[in-house]
Amino acid sequence: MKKVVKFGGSSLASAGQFKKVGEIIRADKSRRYVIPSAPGKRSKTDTKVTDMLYTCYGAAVREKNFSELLREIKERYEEIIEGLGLTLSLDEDFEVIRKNFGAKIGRDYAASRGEYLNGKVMAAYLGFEFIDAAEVIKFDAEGRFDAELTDTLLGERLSDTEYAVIPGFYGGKPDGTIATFSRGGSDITGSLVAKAVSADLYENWTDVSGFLIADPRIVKNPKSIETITYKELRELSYMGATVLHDEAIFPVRKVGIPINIRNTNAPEEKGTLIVESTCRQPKYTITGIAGTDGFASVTVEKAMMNSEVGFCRKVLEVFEGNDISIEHMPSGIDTMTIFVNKKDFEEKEQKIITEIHKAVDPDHIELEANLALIAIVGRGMKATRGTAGRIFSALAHANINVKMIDQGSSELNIIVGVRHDDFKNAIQALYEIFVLTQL
Ligand SMILES: Nc1ncnc2c1ncn2[C@@H]1O[C@H](COP(=O)(O)OP(=O)(O)O)[C@@H](O)[C@H]1O
Ligand SMILES: N[C@@H](CC(=O)OP(=O)(O)O)C(=O)O
Repeated sequence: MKKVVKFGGSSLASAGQFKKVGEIIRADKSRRYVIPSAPGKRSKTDTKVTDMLYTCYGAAVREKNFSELLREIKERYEEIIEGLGLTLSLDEDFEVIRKNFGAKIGRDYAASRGEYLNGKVMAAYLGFEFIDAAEVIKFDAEGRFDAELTDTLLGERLSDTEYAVIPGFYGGKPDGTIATFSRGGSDITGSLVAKAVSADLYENWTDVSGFLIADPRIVKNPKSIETITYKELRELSYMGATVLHDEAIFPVRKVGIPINIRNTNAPEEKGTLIVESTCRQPKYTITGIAGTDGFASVTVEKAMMNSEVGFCRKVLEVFEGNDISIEHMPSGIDTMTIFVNKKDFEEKEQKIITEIHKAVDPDHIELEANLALIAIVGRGMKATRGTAGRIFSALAHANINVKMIDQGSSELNIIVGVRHDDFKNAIQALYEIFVLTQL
């Protein structure tokens, strides 16, 4: 039995948290490969070490004095080392970091030091071998992740290493410089290691008892999900359920390794098991609800649009030509609506409108900003009638205007668009109808 265990920043924010992690790892000999994140927040108002590093490096780039900021980061680690009673010194590492920041060697390098240093502390604490992720997680010269090379290198390096710590979030480029995944990317490292060593299980330890039906920052004490499929999880993570990075699913999914989301602060709980497929029906019609804010919509209207061959393609080409990716595209008889990320769209807005006019000569174009999309996801929806009706009724009762509704062809999800101001109330209302009252 071989398990890969990833611990998020919240699980490693202090010496006290490290001790809980140590107990978890020592309780099961098959927990052989450990992927730590950088220390996270110790309290709601605290700052993650990764964010401290970005700020510190920002000062270095602006030629400001960054010694004080770097000292604060060093103190975070020293507090942990002292609390664990280790004799480890990071003086030399911090000297190298100070020099490299002064030489402005890169923002990714800066951010990666959070995981690098935490990996060293973790290896010393557990007595495991430390493997620098730069040696085994590989990016190409343009900074694109190289899956094949990584899989080979990880497989080779770990084949004769029984117990190791491999820091998450970053890897190396061919010229020896560092690249990182996007934020939350330690989840991806864990998944890559699990695939490379053909693990039996990938445990992802965080500060919640598994994947919850809704975001706990919006819904009070949401129930947790026992079993969820990769497909459902992908929909929920993509739509903003941040427990697991949405790209972390692919490597393990390919080879059918289940992921278990567990709570470092409540290790006795079973958490959520993420599997390829399951006969277990979810307790409720829906498996989960997730949403993201910050969308804009572009509605293009033209009479008889449906009979105009190539209409949609021409509109979409305008977005493609402006390098804007499309999130959703519900359509009517004489209208099509394109949902885009507001931030990306804003600066190119007028250019895109002019180009759509040129491309298809519409009767009217309407823009709407400050929209949120909410995904209601569940494998159980296929076998249940009236789900869309219940969604409408819940939102109508909560006085929320539905701007858009889009049912995925797999019948796995329904996406609704609402105004930014209604976002949280909508999630609450959906949770109530599907989970609390089950009306
Ligand atoms: N559906 C959900 N279920 C559980 N947690 C969620 C959900 N949606 C959002 N979250 C948030 O995700 C957090 C865990 O992810 P993250 O902050 O990346 O943890 P870590 O530091 O352990 O990697 C939780 O504390 C919770 O606030
Ligand atoms: N430390 C990085 C990578 C990461 O995965 O962190 P966490 O596991 O705390 O989400 C970040 O803050 O983005």
